Amino acid sequence: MAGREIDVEQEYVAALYVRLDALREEAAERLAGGDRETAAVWRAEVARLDAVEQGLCFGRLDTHDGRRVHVGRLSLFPDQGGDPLLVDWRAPAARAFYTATAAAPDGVRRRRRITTRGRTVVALNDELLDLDGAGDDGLVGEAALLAAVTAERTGRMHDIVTTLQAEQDRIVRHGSGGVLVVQGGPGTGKTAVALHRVAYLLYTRPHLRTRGVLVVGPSRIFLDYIGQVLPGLGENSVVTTTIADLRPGVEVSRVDPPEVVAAKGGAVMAERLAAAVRSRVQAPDHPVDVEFEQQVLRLDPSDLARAARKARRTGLPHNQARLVFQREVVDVLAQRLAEGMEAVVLTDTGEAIDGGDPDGRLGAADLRALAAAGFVVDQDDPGGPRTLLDENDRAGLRDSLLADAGVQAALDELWPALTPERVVSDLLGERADGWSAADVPLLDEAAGLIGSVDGHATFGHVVVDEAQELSEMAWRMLMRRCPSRSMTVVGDLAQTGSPAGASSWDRVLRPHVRDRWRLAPLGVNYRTPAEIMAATADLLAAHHPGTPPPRSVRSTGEQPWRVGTTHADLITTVATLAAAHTDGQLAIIAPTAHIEPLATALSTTPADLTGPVVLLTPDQAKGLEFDSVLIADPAAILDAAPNDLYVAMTRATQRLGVVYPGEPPAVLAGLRELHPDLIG
Ligand SMILES: Nc1ncnc2c1ncn2[C@@H]1O[C@H](COP(=O)(O)OP(=O)(O)OP(=O)(O)O)[C@@H](O)[C@H]1O
Repeated sequence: MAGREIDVEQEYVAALYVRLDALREEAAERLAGGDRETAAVWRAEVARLDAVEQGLCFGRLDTHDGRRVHVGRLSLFPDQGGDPLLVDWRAPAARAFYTATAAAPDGVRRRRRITTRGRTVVALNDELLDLDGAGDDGLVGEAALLAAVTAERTGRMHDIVTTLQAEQDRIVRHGSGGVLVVQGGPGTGKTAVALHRVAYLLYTRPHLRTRGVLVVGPSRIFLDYIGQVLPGLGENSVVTTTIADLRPGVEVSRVDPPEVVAAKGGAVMAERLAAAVRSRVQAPDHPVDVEFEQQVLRLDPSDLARAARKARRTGLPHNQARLVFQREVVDVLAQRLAEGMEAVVLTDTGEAIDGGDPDGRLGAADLRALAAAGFVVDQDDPGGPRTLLDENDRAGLRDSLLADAGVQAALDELWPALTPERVVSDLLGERADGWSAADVPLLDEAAGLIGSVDGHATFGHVVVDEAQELSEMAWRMLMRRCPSRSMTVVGDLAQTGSPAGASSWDRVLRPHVRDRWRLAPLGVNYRTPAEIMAATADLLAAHHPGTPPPRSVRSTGEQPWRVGTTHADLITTVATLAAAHTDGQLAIIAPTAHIEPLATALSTTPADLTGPVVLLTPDQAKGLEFDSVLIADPAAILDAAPNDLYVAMTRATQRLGVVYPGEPPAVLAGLRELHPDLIG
């Protein structure tokens, strides 16, 4: 590339930074000088402008009609207005940067990739679409792509805005209505695509900023791993969480065995919880006596049944319907009380007033007694006072009844106020010495049934990553948070590890959206080299016959290997291999039982992504990637969940080794065997 071209581009890029700095200064001034109301807006603007500092401009399109469009992380306009100096990658004018090929150039003559370090242009890479040919594999900007996918990993995911591929771009820009399911094998960019889609939707549908976007990931480690991507794309307003953390105030401190996870995850639990809540309402077949101010008021079964029916008919959740039930019962009690009062007011000769003469009129003594008891009787009423209490009196009575501890206790007995915790622990019959992750959707379901609104924020769009892991109960929990059912669901059914996870997208989604979901497949693996994917072929064929593995975008020439050891020597063998490792970040993926001894042997903290050697269970490794991966005891992983071994094997961008005690699992027999003597 001619040096002069770089100089021209450098000049242009420098001017973009001048404009960016001016905008930043202005935003900072407004933030400093503004009132509290506008402060949040300007603070967000400062953050947005700061986020685009690295790689502000990364591309240029030259069109056949002589236009030049610089593409970058946001749009910049000249001070005085006019054509944009820089077009946001999400804007329609930038789209051809991702989709134009020699076969379908879309008016583009040249696509230029601009690589910058800090504010300096360090390289240009041009594709002439009328000359180059797009390559048989349809990859866009192959050189830049390969440089990106072979780069050493840092333990944090980065955005792929400069090298997003056409099949990925289509998903990023897909309309937001309904549920979009992105199904693809390991390393096909599902996570990356989902996050870029969030940025795209927030850009094109600003109302989502107020309605909110929720991103659900499989673990806190994973959320940490992807945590920089959206801020790097200028989006700071997205809520990220795991299913276990989605209900505030619930601390997960227990791990359930697999069969319990499976049982708790089934949709039948929703019915059981609903039945449990319903059963808390008593329907006695005998009269219930309620004491109020030393009087006994009787409630007949039919009174109670009628009140319960009325309350249920409202369709309100348990705790709200309870208020309706109470009102109905208190009405009955007030009636009884009024009847009682009419019967117990005494005349001044000590006789009880019982409603007066047969013709319904009260005598003078009766009227005096009533006045003394506080009842105002209209003596001019020709019909006489058939009802002694007016509406105000009755309302007063109802209030006194409701405020009475004895009455409340009786009402609570009949229709108790419930908490989600109480409902779930009663149903599970477990001592509540802590909750497991599988309990969280149950608590949330119970909260919905009883109408407890704590922690029930809703969102305009929900993204679910590693969505194959979600149980039916977890889906119900998510759907409650997404009334619009606008969702991006990304996952791989061949990677399902949870015993309560999905084996069919249709089965998990249909109950909630019927056929309002679309499948968007991804088929190219950008992470795992061909050699490693070939090593997973037997495993994939054994457990998912007919599922094609994703096509690797590159090969490294490095064959995965296996090495045998004994159970007694497993930990030291792994530690020795780890110590000898020098190429980039190494992940050791081992079953839970080996984590502690390995952490001691390697002097490392489990699940810490920042070190050169990262120690993880297969579950924790979900969604992550490393330069090298060493799997310890694959048979144990396979035993627990065959898909977990597939997940573990597909985490490496460069090298894979397997250490097995005893015999190697049959599905790994084809791996090149490393002689134990080769180990230090
Ligand atoms: N277009 C692209 N340009 C550069 N890198 C890419 C591209 N697409 C994907 N990658 C890289 O490939 C790797 C895998 O992507 P990602 O983690 O999104 O895959 P995934 O489908 O979610 O994988 P898994 O199912 O195994 O978790 C990441 O490092 C990502 O940055």
